[in-house]
Amino acid sequence: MSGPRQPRHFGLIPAAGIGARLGAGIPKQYMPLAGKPMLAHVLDTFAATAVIAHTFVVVSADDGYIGDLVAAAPHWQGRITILFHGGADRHASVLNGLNAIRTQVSDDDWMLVHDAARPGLTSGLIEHLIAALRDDAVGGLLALPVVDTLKRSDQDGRVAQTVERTALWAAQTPQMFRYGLLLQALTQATALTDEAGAIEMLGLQPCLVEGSPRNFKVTLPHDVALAEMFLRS
Ligand SMILES: Nc1ccn([C@@H]2O[C@H](COP(=O)(O)OP(=O)(O)OP(=O)(O)O)[C@@H](O)[C@H]2O)c(=O)n1
Ligand SMILES: C[C@](O)(CO)[C@H](O)COP(=O)(O)O
Repeated sequence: MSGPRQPRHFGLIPAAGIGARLGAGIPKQYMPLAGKPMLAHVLDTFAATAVIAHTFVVVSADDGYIGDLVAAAPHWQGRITILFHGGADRHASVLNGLNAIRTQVSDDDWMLVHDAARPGLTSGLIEHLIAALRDDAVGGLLALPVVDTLKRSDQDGRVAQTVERTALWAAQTPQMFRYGLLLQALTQATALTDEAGAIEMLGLQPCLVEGSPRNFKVTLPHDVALAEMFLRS
């Protein structure tokens, strides 16, 4: 007799942004880094991570780039599904993606939501997050403890205050929550900058799991050289 069904783990990659802050001339998730597009690094990692049952990628409805990436990646066959359901912001793209896969996942399956803009993620970090949250009642996220002294500026660009850094963390992704809880949270929440914020609005406390500096988000022009350094290491 088989035991209770084990929850599966799915990737959900919001990749429908335009990379305005980077100003690369193309959506930043498609800019080449260390020999292949930024998004291809992320999808190669998820496709190669055996514990991930399948990965869904949310791109904009008029995305004209993803086809070339898929054509160049036969190893994604059966591991990656593209969803042309990008929304006006990250929150909408993730929510649209969750709604689009409703018939393919169960409420107690885990969703690992990861930015296409964090190409330095490794299979080891994914496995570390899953192991840390295996029996967690809420879920959680990769994050880094803040080590710099933090200042809040005034309107003149001068220090208004020093922000106490004790117990402060910088959120990364993946952010990992059960499908049913995450769908409920994102449906009810106003647009937030991360999934954990929507879970917190339900009165729950996501678990913080230490990530890695290599898993930083490529956002500004100076991030490109740093990302290439990590990706070539
Ligand atoms: N409407 C949007 C906006 C963002 N994202 C995704 O959310 C992730 C993190 O967002 P961010 O780093 O802000 O990417 P962009 O929105 O593209 O960057 P910018 O704000 O500079 O335009 C990225 O993988 C991006 O593609 C998305 O799927 N849908
Ligand atoms: C989700 C996130 O990467 C956690 O730090 C961040 O909130 C995304 O912010 P963005 O402005 O959408 O890049």
